[in-house]
Amino acid sequence: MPAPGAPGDVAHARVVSTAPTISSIAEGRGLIDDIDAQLRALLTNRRDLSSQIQSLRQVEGGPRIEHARENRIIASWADELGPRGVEIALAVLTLCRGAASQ
Ligand SMILES: O=C(O)C(=O)C[C@]1(C(=O)O)C=C[C@@H](O)C=C1
Repeated sequence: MPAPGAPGDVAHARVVSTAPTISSIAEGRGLIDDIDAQLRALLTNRRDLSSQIQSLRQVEGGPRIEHARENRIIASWADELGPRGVEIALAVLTLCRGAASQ
C-alpha cells in the first residue's frame, strides 16, 4: 500500500458539512439543485480522469482494473458515509470504469 500522500494513496480526510441554515423549501431545493449539478460535473471529470488512467496502465501492459486501489477507495467512502458510502463508491466506480468484468 502506498505511503500516505504518495501517488496511489487515497485521501481519508473527514469532510465537515458547510450547509447553511435555510428558511424555505424553495431555498433548500435551489441549493440542492446546485449541489447536484456540481456532483454531476465532478463525476464527469472523474470519469474522464479514470478513463485516462486505465488507458495509460493498459499501454504499459497492465490490467484495466486495479482491485487494491478500488478497495482503498471504497474504504474511504465507508469511513465517511458508512454502508451507503460503500454503495455510492461502487456506483461511482461502475460509472468511471464500466462493469468490473470488462
Ligand atoms: O486509480 C486508478 O488506478 C484507476 O484506474 C481509476 C479507478 C477509479 O475510477 O477510481 C478505475 C479503475 C481501477 O480499477 C481503479 C480505480
